[in-house]
Amino acid sequence: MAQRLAKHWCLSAIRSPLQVISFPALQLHVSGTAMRADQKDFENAVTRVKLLKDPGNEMKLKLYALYKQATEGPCNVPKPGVFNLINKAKWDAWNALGSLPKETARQNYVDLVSSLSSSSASSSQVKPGADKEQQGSENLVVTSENGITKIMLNRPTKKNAITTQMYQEIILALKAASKDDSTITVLTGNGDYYCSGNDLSNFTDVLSGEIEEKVKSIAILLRDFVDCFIDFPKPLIAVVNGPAVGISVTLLGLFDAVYASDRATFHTPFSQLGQSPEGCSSYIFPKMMGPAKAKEMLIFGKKLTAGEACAQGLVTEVFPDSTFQTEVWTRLKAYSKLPPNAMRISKQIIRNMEKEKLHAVNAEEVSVLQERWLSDECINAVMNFLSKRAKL
Ligand SMILES: CCCCCC/C=C/C(=O)SCCNC(=O)CCNC(=O)[C@H](O)C(C)(C)COP(=O)(O)OP(=O)(O)OC[C@H]1O[C@@H](n2cnc3c(N)ncnc32)[C@H](O)[C@@H]1OP(=O)(O)O
Repeated sequence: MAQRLAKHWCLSAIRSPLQVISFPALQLHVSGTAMRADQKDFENAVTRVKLLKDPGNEMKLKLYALYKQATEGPCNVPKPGVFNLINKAKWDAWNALGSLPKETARQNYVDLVSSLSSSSASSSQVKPGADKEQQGSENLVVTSENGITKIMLNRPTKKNAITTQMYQEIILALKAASKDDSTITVLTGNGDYYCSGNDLSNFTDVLSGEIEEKVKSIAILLRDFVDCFIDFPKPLIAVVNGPAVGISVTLLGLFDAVYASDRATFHTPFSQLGQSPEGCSSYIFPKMMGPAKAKEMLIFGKKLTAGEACAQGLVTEVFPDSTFQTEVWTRLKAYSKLPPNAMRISKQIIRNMEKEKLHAVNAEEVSVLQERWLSDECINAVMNFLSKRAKL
């Protein structure tokens, strides 16, 4: 568990004195409605910064100083002693901002995080208009060829469980795909699983302290993630190469076509995990399959075969596993040659009728989940999985 925690630079193990620079909590107390938009941008930036790769000590100090200036104003604490290297470096950085107004510091912080996010994205994401394979990050491979952008979950040894870093990368990949030259976008998995859902070790931070802040940052990430699927403007197709669990199932209701291998299963064990549905499934599933079948999945965690999921309207078509890849990609290549604007507009007409509702459902589901994640039921289920690697 310690190793997993160390992956995030904001919590990284101490290797040199400056590496213990950590970032202040998400405890922001700006009042007044006029400041709301800025405040939200700032809060989002504070969340996003925790998901970035280590930007180096110099940049961490800049971020630290801007954060302190934005939340507390000019440096107002005594200078640490000369041997207190870390705190002195932090104090120097904050003090150097002089009387910079809080609002300017807040804006500079947001701009700096944006520039760091886009530079880390540009090193791992497909470039708009690319017409050949591009390397994504280790766990998410993004390629664009012949009018199809393929986003592949690539963590087969962990059944493609989605880490917080991967949520962030998928958001960036979808944003890039919405602007690139491709006609359609595909999400799929590498290995025997499509995806085992949320990586349950995403919650180790929650178990390790600073609970409320961690839960809040996970909630913002989840909401942004699902919003991206709601707003995605081009045809989005899921190529479900194997079993799907949790969020990878609920999101399917937001895709335009779902092709599944007959090896695939569809499982949403939310109650078993002390959690509740997300991905707009609490709204889409009952509409799609009727309340009785939706509740069997979302409340009781009934696992569906690919055939059953197809009968319920969650899957568009099922293919024998032996011919799955060939048949599906032949079909997708044909679809990618259809007039792109016509496809976008048709999708828009269908989605626009529900878009506002879907965003509201997403917000509500995330707010309920935020409470669930703090419940004993959820904490015990996650601890149980992480300690015993219990199977559901
Ligand atoms: C921004 C955050 C938003 C949160 C949104 C809310 C999302 C909710 C969900 O998605 S809920 C669903 C969560 N997923 C699960 O509960 C699945 C848990 N995994 C399992 O039950 C099983 O691993 C399995 C049925 C998927 C596969 O079983 P099996 O074929 O026997 O393989 P292993 O169990 O040996 O798995 C291999 C390896 O992968 C690790 N792993 C699999 N799934 C996850 C996961 N979801 N999170 C973390 N790790 C996972 C597993 O522990 C093994 O690791 P190891 O080899 O032991 O190191």
